[in-house]
Amino acid sequence: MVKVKNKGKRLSWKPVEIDGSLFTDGGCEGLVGIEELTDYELTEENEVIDRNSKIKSKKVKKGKVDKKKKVKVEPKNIVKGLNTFTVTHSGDNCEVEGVETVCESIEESSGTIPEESFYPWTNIHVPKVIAKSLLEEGFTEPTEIQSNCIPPALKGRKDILGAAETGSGKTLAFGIPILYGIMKQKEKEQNQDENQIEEGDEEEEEEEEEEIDESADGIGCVKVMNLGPASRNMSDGQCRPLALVLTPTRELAMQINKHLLVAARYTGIKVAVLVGGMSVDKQKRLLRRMPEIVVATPGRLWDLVKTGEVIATNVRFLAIDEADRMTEVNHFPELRSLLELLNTDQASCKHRQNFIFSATLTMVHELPKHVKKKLEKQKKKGKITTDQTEGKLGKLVDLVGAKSAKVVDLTRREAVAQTLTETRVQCASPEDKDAQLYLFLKRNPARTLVFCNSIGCVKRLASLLTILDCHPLPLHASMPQRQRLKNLDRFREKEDAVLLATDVAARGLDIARVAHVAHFQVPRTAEAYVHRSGRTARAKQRGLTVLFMQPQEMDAYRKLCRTLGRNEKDMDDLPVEGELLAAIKERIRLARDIERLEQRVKRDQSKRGWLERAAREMDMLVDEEEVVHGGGGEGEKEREQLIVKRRRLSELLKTPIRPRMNNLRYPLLG
Ligand SMILES: Nc1ncnc2c1ncn2[C@@H]1O[C@H](COP(=O)(O)OP(=O)(O)OP(=O)(O)O)[C@@H](O)[C@H]1O
Repeated sequence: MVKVKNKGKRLSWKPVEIDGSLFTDGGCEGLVGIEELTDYELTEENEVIDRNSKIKSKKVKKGKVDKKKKVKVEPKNIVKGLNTFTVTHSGDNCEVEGVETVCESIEESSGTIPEESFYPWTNIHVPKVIAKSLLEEGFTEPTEIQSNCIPPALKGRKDILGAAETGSGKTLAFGIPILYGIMKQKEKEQNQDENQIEEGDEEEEEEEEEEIDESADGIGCVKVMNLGPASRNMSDGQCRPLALVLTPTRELAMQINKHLLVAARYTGIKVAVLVGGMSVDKQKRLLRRMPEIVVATPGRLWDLVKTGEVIATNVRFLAIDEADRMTEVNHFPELRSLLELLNTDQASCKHRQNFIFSATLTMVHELPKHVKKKLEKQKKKGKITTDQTEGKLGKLVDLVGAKSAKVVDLTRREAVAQTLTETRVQCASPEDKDAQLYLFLKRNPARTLVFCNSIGCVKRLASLLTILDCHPLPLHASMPQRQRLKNLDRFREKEDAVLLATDVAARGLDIARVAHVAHFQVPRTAEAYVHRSGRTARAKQRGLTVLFMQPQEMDAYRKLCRTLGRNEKDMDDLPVEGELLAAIKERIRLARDIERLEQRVKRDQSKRGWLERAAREMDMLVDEEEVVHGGGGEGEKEREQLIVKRRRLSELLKTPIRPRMNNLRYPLLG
């Protein structure tokens, strides 16, 4: 039993830092935070004296103890002098058993980080509770886009349209204002709650000595808090997030979730991620924890909104990352439905703060001549007044319902990151292109992302490079989600891994030390080129892109240059080692043959398997020769060819690719 001795003043509570993962790992359903009593003295074992005593919780009742509800709080790990706690619970009964350590508050614990280190963040109004985790991540100061977006978003509560180069820290440029806004919102609601409680507790205020009910919300100097509308709505089992962050791809949603969790580490704010391809039941369980922030792809979120699992009418903060992609016509119909729903209630629309971000938000496209002429005529007649840039942004603003938005455009004329070196390789034929890519990968072993325009191309190249022992990791939309994530993890783990992807990996993915990005085909849009290239040269690191192009792709290349405002010759040619190229030609020819033969054999096998099954089902006799050897003839010959070619290739692959004189350095790699 814990006794609080007070002297007629208010009890003063402060938040306890809890390991952020506690809220996301399923450890504590419904738990929003823990507070500790700040001003007290331990007079004897388990006895707490509050110096400012005024018991303000309605749940603090004299002599009433519910032995069932115990809360167990134990130190989990010490982070730079900070005690964090695990809280175990079972169902509705949160169990707390004894308080081993009274932890420090954020303010006190900031002692481990020199006070002046906080300045770059606090100077732009970022609260210490967020700045602390940023500093622990090594983020000593805001990036340019963060310095430009955070103050107007925090203090002016402005909607923000943010454009800056890839890898410049846009996620936190909207993530920090969202966390700040939720903290403020919760603070406001807590104050309202306390005022109401205080009004009802006039009588108890006079008491000299109170016992804290263990069953109430914790024990002794610790209380478990259920704050804000999210937790209040637990009873109806529906999640009413305060913030929605929408992204075009599942992997990006997961990454943003991670970034937000880091920044929210000491805030007690919970984040959940909802994406397609993952178990709906698991996501429903996540929602039952009442996260304040939901990061999602539009399709899955819309499904859960339709079934009433997520109520989107209470959304106070909306972020759309990669907004230009998200709002492309016909791309995400669910997003339009969501936005329509969000915007139905004018009042909540007015209270919502919107963030619209992308590296290519303000990119202008060169229009075909006939369209340009038509537009000019219309402009002269006064039928249209906006230019194309305003058109793109204007459409987004209208769609999202952003009002008085502040546009922060830090994109450079070149559109790509300043630390990026761009090169191209002109290939004479498809076979030459395969050879040039293989040679590049072999001669420059480093973490490399190779982009293709189609799933078919990824599949073929994946087979070819596997045959050539390059161990590529494919990633495309028709792969099972589990495999997609596995391949991404493998890519992250291995320093010289090669990821072969479609544009599903082009936007937003933040993987450390990606040294090279290869465009195996000229991308269809300038935006795709910018975002693909942006997987390297992130956060001021250097990086290299190589655009592999054949004569047939010249038109696409010219269009790309026009949109990027460049001359065709602006891009340097990557030096090619002709001697080595000639030396590997046989490998490539063999690998291409093997790939084709393997495809044919596979097709034959599946056709035979189907015939065999059909024959058995119809109780027909099957020719054994037909089944075992595929009818002899062609099939048999192909298999023999395959064996011979594989043997020859494996001989060739044993020889390392080395130039006679190792004098070539790709000059631009630094
Ligand atoms: N203030 C900071 N100081 C140092 N690094 C930071 C800071 N803010 C973010 N970063 C890091 O910079 C990297 C890029 O950030 P982020 O993914 O937000 O970029 P982005 O601008 O959204 O890129 P993209 O346009 O490709 O989506 C991340 O690894 C992130 O952790």
